[in-house]
Amino acid sequence: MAALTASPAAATLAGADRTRTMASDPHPNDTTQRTMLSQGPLRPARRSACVVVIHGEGLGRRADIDEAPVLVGRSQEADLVIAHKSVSREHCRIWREGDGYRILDLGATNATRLNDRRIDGESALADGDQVTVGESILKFISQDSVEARYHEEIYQLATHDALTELYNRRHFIEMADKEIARAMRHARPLSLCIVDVDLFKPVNDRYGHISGDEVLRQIAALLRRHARSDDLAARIGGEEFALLLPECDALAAQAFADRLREAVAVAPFAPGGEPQRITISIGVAALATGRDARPALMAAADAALYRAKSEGRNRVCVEP
Ligand SMILES: Nc1nc2c(ncn2[C@@H]2O[C@H](COP(=O)(O)OP(=O)(O)OP(=O)(O)O)[C@@H](O)[C@H]2O)c(=O)[nH]1
Repeated sequence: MAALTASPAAATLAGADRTRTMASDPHPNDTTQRTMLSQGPLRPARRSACVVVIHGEGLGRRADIDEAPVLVGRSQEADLVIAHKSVSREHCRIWREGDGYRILDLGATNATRLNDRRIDGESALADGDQVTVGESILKFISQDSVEARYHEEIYQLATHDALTELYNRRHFIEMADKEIARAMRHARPLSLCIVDVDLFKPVNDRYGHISGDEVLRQIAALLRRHARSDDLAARIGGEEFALLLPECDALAAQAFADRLREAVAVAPFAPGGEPQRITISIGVAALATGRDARPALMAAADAALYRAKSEGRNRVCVEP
């Protein structure tokens, strides 16, 4: 639903408090209930400059240009990854300098082009400039604007699951590939948890899909509450979630998963208004020799999840 725009005179309250009597009412004897306009859904914070892929591989992907320079390239370690053969591993760099922004071609095989002209080394960037990187085109947006918000909303839609607002599977896979590459390069620990709701079909069958959806939303909220800011939480299937935990070895991941399992087991679910115990099973796997890429890591966590299910559910199993 579109957010309501409050007039300057209308006070605003959080969404849950739409109707209440004003505490600082200038007419204390007036008992009229006044409707307070909510701020509507949370808006993304004001953005700094960013580059958005507007054509070709990586369409919709965005990188903000804050303090750190942004590396654009095919490498999984780039800040804006464009996984296409026409793009060099390290293609170009964009950064803020004083009040302006600059771009540098990093000797890419297909030289970076700015508004269809080859960049001669380094160049200044202006709002709306188009940067051609291999066969993809990026747009530079220098400030908060309607267009920047449009791209932000498109990006949210493309990367998040509508039901739970966690990352969706596609985005999780992209981010996980990057995180795993980084962890391997720096020899850092990293673990993956795959979470599956136990006996969810009977919940749907008994209370209906809408109540089932509410249960999924509640579980997603618990995942979010337990995850650290660096963790990646996603809904990767109907009643399946994934959590990627950087800087976390198998032992720490197991402890984390067990806390999450317990939190779900004691949470007050009430599908169809009827109190119901819901549990989850979790498979955990850590990066290891021979398990150094995302498909192998996911397969290992899946195998552990399968064991957790077959050993009776509501448990955490770790793949050795
Ligand atoms: N409400 C709702 N249900 C979903 C959604 N996606 C998948 N499901 C349901 O999730 C259920 C998964 O059931 P199963 O795969 O048989 O597994 P289960 O009953 O959870 O049993 P175990 O996994 O073996 O513990 C099915 O009933 C699906 O219809 C969704 O988005 N919303």
